[in-house]
Amino acid sequence: MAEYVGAIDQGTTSTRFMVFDHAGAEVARHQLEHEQVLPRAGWVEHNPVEIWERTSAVVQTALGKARIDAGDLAAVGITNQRETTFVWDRRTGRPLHNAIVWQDTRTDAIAAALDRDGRGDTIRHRAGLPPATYFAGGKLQWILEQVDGARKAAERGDALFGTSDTWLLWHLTGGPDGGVHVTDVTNASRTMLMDLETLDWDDELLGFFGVPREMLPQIRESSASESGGPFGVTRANGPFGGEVPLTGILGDQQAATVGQVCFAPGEAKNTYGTGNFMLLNTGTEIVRSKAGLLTTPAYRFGDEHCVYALEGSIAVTGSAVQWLRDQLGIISGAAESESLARQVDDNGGVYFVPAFSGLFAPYWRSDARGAIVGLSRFNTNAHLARATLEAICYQSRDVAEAMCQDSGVQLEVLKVDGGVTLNSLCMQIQADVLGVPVSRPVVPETTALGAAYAAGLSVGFWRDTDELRANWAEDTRWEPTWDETQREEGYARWKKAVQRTLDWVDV
Ligand SMILES: Nc1ncnc2c1ncn2[C@@H]1O[C@H](COP(=O)(O)OP(=O)(O)O)[C@@H](O)[C@H]1O
Ligand SMILES: O=P(O)(O)OC[C@H](O)CO
Repeated sequence: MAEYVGAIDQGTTSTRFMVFDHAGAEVARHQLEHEQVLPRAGWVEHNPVEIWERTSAVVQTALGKARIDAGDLAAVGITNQRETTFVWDRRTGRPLHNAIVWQDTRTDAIAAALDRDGRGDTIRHRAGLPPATYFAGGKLQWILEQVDGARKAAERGDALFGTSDTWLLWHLTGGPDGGVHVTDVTNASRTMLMDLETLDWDDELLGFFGVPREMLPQIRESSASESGGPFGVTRANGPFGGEVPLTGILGDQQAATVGQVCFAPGEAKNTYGTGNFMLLNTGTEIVRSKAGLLTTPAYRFGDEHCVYALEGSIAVTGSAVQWLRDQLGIISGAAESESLARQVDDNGGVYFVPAFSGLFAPYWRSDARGAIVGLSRFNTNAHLARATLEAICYQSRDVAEAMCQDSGVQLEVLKVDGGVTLNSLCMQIQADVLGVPVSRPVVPETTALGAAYAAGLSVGFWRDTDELRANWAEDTRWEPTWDETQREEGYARWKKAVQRTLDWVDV
């Protein structure tokens, strides 16, 4: 009997493979970064071949570290950066273009046009997304229009589209030699091409972007159903060196929601990485946001009804800390943001709104740009470091307020994960700014764990979600310390600072 489940986590900056046991504890991992290709201001690309090669390498190395082989794995799941758009030739496996990353803003004009001629409201209602450069549909349209021969190849069914889950699963199951072309509902929902109710590609939405259906993957559940069988089986001559059923696929933020066992309506998690992504489980009900959030599938396990979530996506949080390090050079490592910010008791009147690529949720303003306001001669690097951590927390409060408006849910506790949660001061500020406790689990790798859970549930490695719940345990909790006046005065100032960033760029 196989004792482990594996998970590939293909993220924005790196790819890792992790092995978990039945208790959800980590057995082994290996991780490799890949190049961020930045050909022009606002453009962000990844090399698909590099991502496939790095994935193969991390799988082989992690299996070696754990001294296990394919036969020890009951199943494998894939979780991935969402929206990042891959197009390749099914006959050769050759990419038609570099992958266009979720942060890339080259499709500004495509996104703006959608709202000028009324298509935007149809997308909002049917796909649950506000038209924005963030999502895959516009990126795919750009490739079809700009890459020689792409549209003809797509119409012939020779050019395939996918997010990185689909690209990797296709390779793992044989590539040009019979590779399986599938994705799951959570990834498909990030394209502006999927109908949230039917959970299928929608012809009218495909027409908006001129996308031929022939190039699209089959949309499957997130945890393979018994009737449908595994999404595919790893080929024996691939990185696993044997046949393992691939039975879980989840976009990374949905995977973290599963890894944090947010299975009941009203439960939420916030992941703090390059950006922040807060998801609130709304059960089987589709809640259409009036407050600037996304409506998205959270997961669909087997033949069960799809469970939905409201999502607040924030583009710049941990990457603002990287900016302090790489562009300003005021810290030498991300962790130093905490010691520097601790040199002062408060922000000294400084507010930093890191709207580097406009503002995502709940504002969706591509005309915004970053601003540091409230400066006086008194201020130092330490105030700026503190303001950066506060910005992470205030952006999350904006999203939490929108969630309350849309769902009526008042958070009782916020479950957190991701790189920034290593910053204890930032988590304390988060509890203060929200006025609710913040809780971090023992296993911080909730994204990979969620994908492992989806894969393991499918093959009976875990019986049900109750068994998964029992694996979750709190590591650290931060309790609010600010009084109501301090909290609301700080937040009012933040809202004022946000206003200063708007209407800066002529889109
Ligand atoms: N101690 C820290 N304080 C503040 N930010 C941190 C700290 N450690 C890491 N980070 C930030 O966390 C981010 C990386 O987190 P991670 O969860 O690995 O993100 P991703 O999955 O988006 O690559 C980076 O943007 C980094 O700046
Ligand atoms: O790879 P991450 O963790 O930066 O997550 C990226 C998100 O999926 C973008 O929507």
